Amino acid sequence: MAGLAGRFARRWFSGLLGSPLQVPALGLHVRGPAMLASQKDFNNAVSQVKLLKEDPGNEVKLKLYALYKQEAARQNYVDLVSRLSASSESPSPEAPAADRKQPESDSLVVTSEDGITTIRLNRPAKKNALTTQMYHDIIAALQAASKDESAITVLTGSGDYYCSGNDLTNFTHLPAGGLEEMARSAAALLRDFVNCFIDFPKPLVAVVNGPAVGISVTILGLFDVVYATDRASFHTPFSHLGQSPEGCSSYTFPKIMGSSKAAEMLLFGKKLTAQEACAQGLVTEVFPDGTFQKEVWARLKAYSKLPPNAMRISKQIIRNREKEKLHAVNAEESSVLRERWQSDECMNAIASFLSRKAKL
Ligand SMILES: CCCCC/C=C/CC(=O)SCCNC(=O)CCNC(=O)[C@H](O)C(C)(C)COP(=O)(O)OP(=O)(O)OC[C@H]1O[C@@H](n2cnc3c(N)ncnc32)[C@H](O)[C@@H]1OP(=O)(O)O
Repeated sequence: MAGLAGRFARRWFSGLLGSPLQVPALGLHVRGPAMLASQKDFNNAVSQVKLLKEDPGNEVKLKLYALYKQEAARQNYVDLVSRLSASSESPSPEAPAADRKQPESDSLVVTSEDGITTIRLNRPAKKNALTTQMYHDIIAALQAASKDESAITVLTGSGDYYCSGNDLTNFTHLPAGGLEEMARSAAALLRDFVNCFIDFPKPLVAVVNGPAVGISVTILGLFDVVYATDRASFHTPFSHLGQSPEGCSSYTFPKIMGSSKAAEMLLFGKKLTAQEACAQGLVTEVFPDGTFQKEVWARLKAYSKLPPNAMRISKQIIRNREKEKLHAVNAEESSVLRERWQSDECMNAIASFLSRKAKL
């Protein structure tokens, strides 16, 4: 058993931290408890960690990753400052770097126009992966949209992706209560997040502008209409990640596409093209990428002029009898995931992605 644990620890750490060549050449001091440690000390620690015979446990591994990321963040900071210095030899005093408009300052942008409230995921450099803050912000945006003047609410993404699902680095932000506490609070947040979609009272439309992964796919079963570009794909790689379905997909997907097609997606992670997703009823209509935005928004603007109360009431009639069931499914999925997030299967998959060795 100890041998197995040792092999596991070595594989995990070499996956996480890579060979010494992959460790960022920081030329900086390590932060936190090792404030005075040099780059050499850091490299030594990296080597030592790979020689550990015992698996130190998932919680310690996540802490190590988080500390490692802080070093990477410092390097990014240094790189950015040196790029800024190179591009502007003497920055003007009126425009200090911190005050300049950042192209990606907001991860979520909410606008209301022409009777449509649009919630736009706006982290294109990270394929619109959902940070913990974004879950909270989406909940707040949906709550506000349910009460505003608009007739229709739209969720879409900036850039080439719709959304790459949960930001896998969320798992590295361990609270004082450790992994167990992290899993507990993530499950509670997930439940609140999905509940907002279940209860949303107005027509809810997904404008899927590119590939969609994970939770951004599963919640589509809770939307009223899903329009997709022909560049979109739909991927739920839960088994690959040691996880299990959420967003009520364990109930909505079999209902929408039949149990065996749902199983291919949710158990085996089969990725669907936009056309396949449309044929299976997950997507309402597919548009050529070149005319996607123009066609979809023209259509939505026309729909938004329909009597809003009639649309609300029709949605209620269609959805209300399912609500109780959906809430129960959401509660069960969240509680199963709470356990999954503490499993070795899940930790290994996340470590693998974070060490840049695994992508979908
Ligand atoms: C409250 C908690 C609720 C939790 C609910 C649970 C939900 C479950 C899920 O959503 S499971 C799905 C999780 N998502 C993934 O596994 C996707 C992981 N990402 C990838 O496999 C790839 O990034 C890709 C296929 C989406 C895109 O590949 P591509 O080669 O085109 O681009 P890059 O990999 O270079 O990505 C650009 C940068 O974006 C970062 N990134 C992308 N997705 C994520 C993500 N999900 N989490 C964290 N980071 C992500 C990627 O690391 C690159 O960053 P870098 O430029 O700093 O290297």
